[in-house]
Amino acid sequence: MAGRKTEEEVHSVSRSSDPPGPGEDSSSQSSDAPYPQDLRSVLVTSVLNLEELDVDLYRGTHHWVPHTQRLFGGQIMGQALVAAAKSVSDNLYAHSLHCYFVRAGDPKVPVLYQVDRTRDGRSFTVRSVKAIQHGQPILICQASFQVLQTSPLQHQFTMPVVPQPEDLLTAEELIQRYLRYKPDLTENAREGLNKLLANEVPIEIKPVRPAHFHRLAPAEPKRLFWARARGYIGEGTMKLHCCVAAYVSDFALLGTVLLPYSEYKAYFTASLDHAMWFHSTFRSDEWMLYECESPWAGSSRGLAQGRLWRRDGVLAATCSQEGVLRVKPVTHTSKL
Ligand SMILES: CC(C)(COP(=O)(O)OP(=O)(O)OC[C@H]1O[C@@H](n2cnc3c(N)ncnc32)[C@H](O)[C@@H]1OP(=O)(O)O)[C@@H](O)C(=O)NCCC(=O)NCCSC(=O)CCC(=O)O
Repeated sequence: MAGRKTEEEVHSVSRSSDPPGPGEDSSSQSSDAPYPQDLRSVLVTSVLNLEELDVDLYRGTHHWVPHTQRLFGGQIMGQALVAAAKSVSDNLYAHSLHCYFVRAGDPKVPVLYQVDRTRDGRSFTVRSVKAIQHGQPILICQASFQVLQTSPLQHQFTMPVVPQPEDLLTAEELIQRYLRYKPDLTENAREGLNKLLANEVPIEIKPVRPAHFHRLAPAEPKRLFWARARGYIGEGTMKLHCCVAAYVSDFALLGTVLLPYSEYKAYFTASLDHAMWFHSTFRSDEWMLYECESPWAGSSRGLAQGRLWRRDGVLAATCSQEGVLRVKPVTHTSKL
């Protein structure tokens, strides 16, 4: 049986010095290897590949559905942005979107996306998209596009200094380690972690401080992780990469609000709204640093803000999201 390790040891063992665990192939490719082109991201082959039903009317299907059995907000936003982008010309680039999640998405039926061509201007073009299920809106979204314009006004914050993705473990690798080095986990916890491993989330994550990411100890409401779409996308178009980034940006952002409260367990969380601004070109199938923080929580709601950084330090996008979070105290049950 593997010896018990401290939290820090479980998370900090470097990849290269670590012997393969049971069922692991020591010759397996590093998870940092670029994806071969035949391993196309399911985000582009399926999730964001909408079916055109009529002019400005599209249908989207689901890939991964969270354990809450409500549709993932990022999927609905990403698909709404795809629908909006289809009605604007190639010389326009998405620069922002503003969404309200007004009803839970039903994973049993597809989502319809109805686009309203709100305005076409010389520089800016606005689209409104309604995502509909059972005849009712589940999301309302405004997306704005701009022609490329240069300006002497140009600044950005500086990217935080963090370990590179090659020196960190993926969320799955961390869970496998946790299962191996924590033989005293309750059956419930073990089952929960195995379910997480079985998830087919089309996003790859590398937490910078895993103990904080997984809420193993109370921490200030800030977290950093590297993220990229799973699978190959390639150069594609900036519109496509923005849609993928909209999908990715909803992942683990709201959970930042809960980081100081390890004595509470959330029994209901859902994003209420999400805004996003795109600042520069990027590849969503390449590692980007997601810097998340929550400046405020109250009234069963929490605000979370995120910055997506390109590896070379360029600020790619900024997000803001408010969510409803209902919690109850954690009760410590017997391990027997
Ligand atoms: C946020 C809500 C739920 C609106 O809440 P409302 O309270 O107005 O709606 P409702 O239908 O009346 O209630 C919904 C559920 O909350 C309960 N409820 C309502 N008020 C309550 C209160 N004060 N205390 C305790 N429970 C309460 C209701 O009984 C009901 O439970 P029962 O259902 O048991 O009857 C809705 O707008 C919504 O679902 N929007 C969609 C949110 C969403 O799907 N976002 C994207 C996915 S979230 C996501 O992707 C985030 C990713 C991540 O987590 O990282």
